[in-house]
Amino acid sequence: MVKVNIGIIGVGLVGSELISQLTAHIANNSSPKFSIVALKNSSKQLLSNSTYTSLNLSNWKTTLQTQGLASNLLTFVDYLSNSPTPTIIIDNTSSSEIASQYPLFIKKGLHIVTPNKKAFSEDIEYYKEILKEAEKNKRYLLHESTVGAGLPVINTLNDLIGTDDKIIKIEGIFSGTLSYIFNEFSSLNDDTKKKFSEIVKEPDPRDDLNGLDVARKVVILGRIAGLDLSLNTLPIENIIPEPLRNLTSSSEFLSRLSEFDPHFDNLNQTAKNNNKVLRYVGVIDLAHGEQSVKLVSLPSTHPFSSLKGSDNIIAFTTQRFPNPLIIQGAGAGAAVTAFDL
Ligand SMILES: NC(=O)C1=CN([C@@H]2O[C@H](COP(=O)(O)OP(=O)(O)OC[C@H]3O[C@@H](n4cnc5c(N)ncnc54)[C@H](OP(=O)(O)O)[C@@H]3O)[C@@H](O)[C@H]2O)C=CC1
Ligand SMILES: N[C@@H](CC=O)C(=O)O
Ligand code: NA
Repeated sequence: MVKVNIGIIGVGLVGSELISQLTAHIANNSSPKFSIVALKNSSKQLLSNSTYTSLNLSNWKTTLQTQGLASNLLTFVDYLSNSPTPTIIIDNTSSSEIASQYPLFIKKGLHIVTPNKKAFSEDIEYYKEILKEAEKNKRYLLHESTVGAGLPVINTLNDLIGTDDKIIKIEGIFSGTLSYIFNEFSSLNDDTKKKFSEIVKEPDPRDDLNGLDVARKVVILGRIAGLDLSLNTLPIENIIPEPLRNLTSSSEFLSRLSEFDPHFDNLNQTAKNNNKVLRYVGVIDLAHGEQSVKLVSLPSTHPFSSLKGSDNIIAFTTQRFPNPLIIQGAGAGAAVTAFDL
């Protein structure tokens, strides 16, 4: 069996978890399928030797810090590209700079796997170019965990399209963070009465609250479904109160959010009065050519209303599935993202 070599860029929450999962797989298998031969973050990198033996990862954080060389993407990529066996580069960053180098990675013979949404949701011409390069060079460019973390969202959509089903609508709760916030804040049978600002305790939830994270996921799915969607033209509801939008400090943002609790209480109460709950939803309506990313009120009987924790839910309405095919489960968090890389 040919062993696959892996180079990991980005060793934060998801990257660290990926290293744990892969090292456990390697330790538990007499003939493991993978070797991790290179690691890097934004300042340091570790490369294995010229025979591509697996790095010793027992104490990799300290090793990277103390023995790592200065980070250099070209050296990193060249090292991987000289590997005699198939090699995957896993981009666990949210960096546009790294995402802009995918054509280089592919030309150097590397396969790409990534949860980084940038390459798939920004410039459409660039997106088309990387798909073309991957196809031309017969390299994998896999990004299932860009939408719904490890939930099989992109694979399902590709499967439906690849078998000639007609996609009518894709709608969902695509942000684990916003799912958690509104599941806690807006429910018809809650007695907790927590304030919006008390629930929003993420280190920096602003890319979720401003709608951009959900918008990226909507663009990614829309493009796979054949639409030329762009973040610039998609209507995106930013639910960050206007006076807090330009704050640079995350802690100031979190501490001032309570000033706007009455605003969110009003929205919640209006929904409740109509037997509804608040949910932040992304919609790609292919039948009507409409897309939206916004806060909506949904009746208590709607499948999105009974979501728990930080689960995502994605409903595909298609010719074959007029009653939507629904995928639901944890859609954020390192463990449920890393396993699908
Ligand atoms: N966390 C989650 O639940 C989910 C995350 N994702 C996606 O996974 C990706 C990783 O997320 P997460 O692990 O939470 O992020 P973190 O911020 O925890 O980690 C990011 C890592 O990327 C490194 N990095 C950033 N820029 C560069 C660069 N230019 N060159 C090399 N390394 C770089 C950072 O290094 P340094 O520390 O040195 O800056 C760090 O190691 C993101 O794209 C995110 O959107 C997707 C689904 C769910
Ligand atoms: N911020 C995202 C995680 C990455 O996609 C979420 O909360 O779902
Ligand atoms: Na997914």
